[in-house]
Parts: sequence; structure tokens; C-alpha cells
Amino acid sequence: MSEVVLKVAGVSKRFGGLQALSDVGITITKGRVYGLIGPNGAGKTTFFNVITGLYTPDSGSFELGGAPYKPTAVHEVAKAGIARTFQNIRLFAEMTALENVMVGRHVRSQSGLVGAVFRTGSFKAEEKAIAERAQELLDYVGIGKYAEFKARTLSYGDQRRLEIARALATDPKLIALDEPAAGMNATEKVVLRELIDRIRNDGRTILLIEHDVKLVMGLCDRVTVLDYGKQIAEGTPGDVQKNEKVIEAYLGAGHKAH
Ligand SMILES: Nc1ncnc2c1ncn2[C@@H]1O[C@H](COP(=O)(O)OP(=O)(O)OP(=O)(O)O)[C@@H](O)[C@H]1O
Repeated sequence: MSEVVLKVAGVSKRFGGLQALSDVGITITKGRVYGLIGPNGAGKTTFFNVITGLYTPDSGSFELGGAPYKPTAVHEVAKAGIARTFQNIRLFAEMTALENVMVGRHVRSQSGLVGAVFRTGSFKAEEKAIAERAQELLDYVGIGKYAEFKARTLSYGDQRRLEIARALATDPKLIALDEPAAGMNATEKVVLRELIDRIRNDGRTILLIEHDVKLVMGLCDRVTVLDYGKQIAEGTPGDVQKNEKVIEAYLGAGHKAH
């Protein structure tokens, strides 16, 4: 039996008169890449926002690493073990790449505020270890040489990779990537795909929203298709691509998958 990392069931969310999500559920096993696709407005970001504590759902049950978790606050979700990136990059623009990753790592640090204020010995040792780990992560995502560059000076593709390094710094059970390929050119997409592959091969579990159907179908182990807040298909990329409802709602509209 494969180990289940995330199990979400029966998620519904209404905004006024709009049913943004109706009874959506997914199960993701360890070391897999799980894709969430669907046309604009299908509810993908809303689902992400629910599982990461930004939106309170009207209903739903949530389990992470075999234990129930309540996605009621973003920091609680981070502590529980879900790290995410955003569709619109959210980095500390004036901080260096290294510092951005160090911020992510602090979620797991021990010394706390007192240590930071008084710069105790244990704080300094921990800070050094955090900086070393942050550098390793920058190297891992391929931007190690930009450690001392301000985040805002990095190229778009490199900023996205920095966001991934920062997410990895929290040592998450699940990493949730919101449109990681958005705005990337073809070469950057190839590099991104290799990176996500490597992250999976290193045993991490990934949930991905992505518009690039080719990328999703080539990379994901399983896929859920949302349309008007409803889950119209779930399965392997091969199954989903053959599904009539999916072809009609999404793939048919000039999105022929390869
Ligand atoms: N905070 C909100 N208040 C009201 N309506 C919202 C809110 N957030 C999302 N919606 C609506 O919910 C529906 C689903 O939106 P959502 O952003 O989740 O779709 P999506 O699949 O992520 O789309 P896209 O691919 O364009 O990012 C849309 O009709 C959207 O207008």
C-alpha cells in the first residue's frame, strides 16, 4: 500500500450565489505529482486556497500524513506540513535570494524570538545552519550563484525557482505549486519540468495547478479535472485525456494534449 500524504474529501465553497467548489476530493500518495487542471474559473485556485488555509470551506475533511488537520490559518497549515507557491510570485523583493529561503526555513527553527533578540549562542549556531541549508536549496534548484542577489533582480524563471526553494525550506510533507510555468518560455519550462521531476524522485509529494496541458500530462502521475467547481474526471493522464467530458470542457478547445 502506498502511503497517503494528503486526503481531502467533500470540499464545497460558495461565494454568494456562486458555487465555486462542489464536493471535491483528492488523495495524493507519497512521491507522486498530482495535477489539478480545468478551464479558467473552474475553481482550482479556490481549492488551493481552501487546503492552504486562505479560504474557509463550507464543508470538507482534511488529512495530512495520516492525521486530521484543520486548514483554518495559513501558518497552521505551514506547520502541519504544506508549503505553497503562488500564481503571482510572492517573494521579499528587497531581500537576497538566500534570505528569502532562510525565511522559509525559520518555520522549523527552535531558538525563537528570545534567541533572535539576544543573539544567544544557540541562535547563532542555528542561524549558520539555516544559511547553509538555504544555500544548498538554492544550489538544488539551480540558482546557487545568485544567493546574494536581491530577489527582484532575478529573471522571472529564477524567481519561480526561488519560490520553490523557499517552499522546500520548510521541509514540507506536501508542496503545492500554483501555476509554476506561468509566463515561462519553452526553455524555462523544460528546466522546470526537470526540477519538479527531481523533487519527486527525491521522495517529495507535489500538488500542481497548471494550465500547460502538455506539462501536466507529461509530468503528473494523477490528474483531477475541475469544471464549474465540479470534479468531472480523476485518474492517470492517459485516462483523463480520453474522457469525453474533459475533451468537451477543456481539451477540445484547441488544447489537444500530446
Ligand atoms: N474571493 C472570491 N470572492 C468571490 N468569488 C470568487 C473568489 N475567489 C474566486 N471566486 C470565483 O470562484 C470561481 C472559481 O475561481 P478560481 O480562481 O478558483 O478558478 P481557477 O480555476 O483557479 O481559474 P484560473 O485558471 O483563471 O486561475 C470564479 O468564478 C471566481 O470568480
